[in-house]
Amino acid sequence: MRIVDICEVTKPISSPIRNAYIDFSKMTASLVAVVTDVVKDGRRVVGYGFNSNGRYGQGGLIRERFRDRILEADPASLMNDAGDNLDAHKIWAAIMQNEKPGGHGERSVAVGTIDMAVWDAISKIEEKPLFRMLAERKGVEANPRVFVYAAGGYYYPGKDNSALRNEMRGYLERGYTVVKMKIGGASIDEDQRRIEAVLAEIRDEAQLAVDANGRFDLETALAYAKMLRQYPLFWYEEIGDPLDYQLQAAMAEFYPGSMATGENLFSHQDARNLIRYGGMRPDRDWLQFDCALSYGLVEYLRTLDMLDQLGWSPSRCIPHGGHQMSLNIAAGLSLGGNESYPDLFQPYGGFPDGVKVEDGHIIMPELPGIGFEGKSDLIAVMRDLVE
Ligand SMILES: O=C([O-])CC(=O)C(=O)O
Ligand SMILES: [Mg+2]
Repeated sequence: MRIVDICEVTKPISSPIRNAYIDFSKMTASLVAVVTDVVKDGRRVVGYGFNSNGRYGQGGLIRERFRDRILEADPASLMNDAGDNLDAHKIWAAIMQNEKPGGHGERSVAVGTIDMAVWDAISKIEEKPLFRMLAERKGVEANPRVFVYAAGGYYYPGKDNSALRNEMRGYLERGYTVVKMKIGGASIDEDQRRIEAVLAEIRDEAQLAVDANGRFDLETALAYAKMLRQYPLFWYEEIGDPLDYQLQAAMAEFYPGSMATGENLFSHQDARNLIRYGGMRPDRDWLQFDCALSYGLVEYLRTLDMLDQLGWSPSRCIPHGGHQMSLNIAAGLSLGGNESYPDLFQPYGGFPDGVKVEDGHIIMPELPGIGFEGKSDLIAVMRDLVE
């Protein structure tokens, strides 16, 4: 059994939306296929992966550096001890040979994308849904019912508060109980009006989370905290620079509600620094590390171990990114839920066809692998790559 090829294509996922930091007019994502020589049901097993929105496609790194490290490794060195499947941890070690520690910029995105495809292939070879395989390996019970929230509320040319309200209404009609909107891309007064418009729309049918995308300095972060704390928000997200742990820690004194951050921390060491120095509170705050941007599930398992050692439950993790990979991790390893972008970044985000959000939760279908084969628009794009 061996990996015979790794293919990458960089695809546009552009849209006219804007958060407080970036617009998505030139956004791209890498789509990766890990092609094996295993045949199941008359079909070659191919694992697929892609990176989450927010970081760009990683074709250069994947094609020039990481692909060859896997293809040039002795195939036996990438197998599990039983010799009946690939081993994601050994493949990860092969990818990361001759890489210095630290500096987790774009490399972690390239590795995370390949790692997603590797886990997809492994769970297809085992003929199990990834979430079932993960739960079994850990010796825990999987829970196929996963909390999901609707992320949107972007700044958009010509979008007024009634369009924002309509957007949020649409999420409620689709079964969501938590919705998220962007802040920090307008004046504080305008953001307050946007927030009040959304709260008037959702009333007690849902809760609202707000996301500043790391925009604020301490002074602005505090001004927003004082404004926001009068509302019953689900969370106040990514307030300051993702690596400014002192700012994050200072916020705990001014903002009694829940805070969330971590989508731009790309290694278990960075995540550990957040826990050590960021003043995050395990009884109410949320961690959004996204394996697709941060060296994949092999690394995310290290992050979960670190959290456990430092007294954090996996149920405080609701990853960024809205992809089925994190849905599987949530269902298999008891995370608190997953992000979802009902109207954005298609066909990559979302759920297999026919999966409906009910009372803010979805039920994972029993599909082998990550479940991409159950999403017809996505698997069509994936199969175009190699099959
Ligand atoms: O707008 C973005 O970059 C995405 C984001 O922060 C999120 O989904 O939380
Ligand atoms: Mg965010």
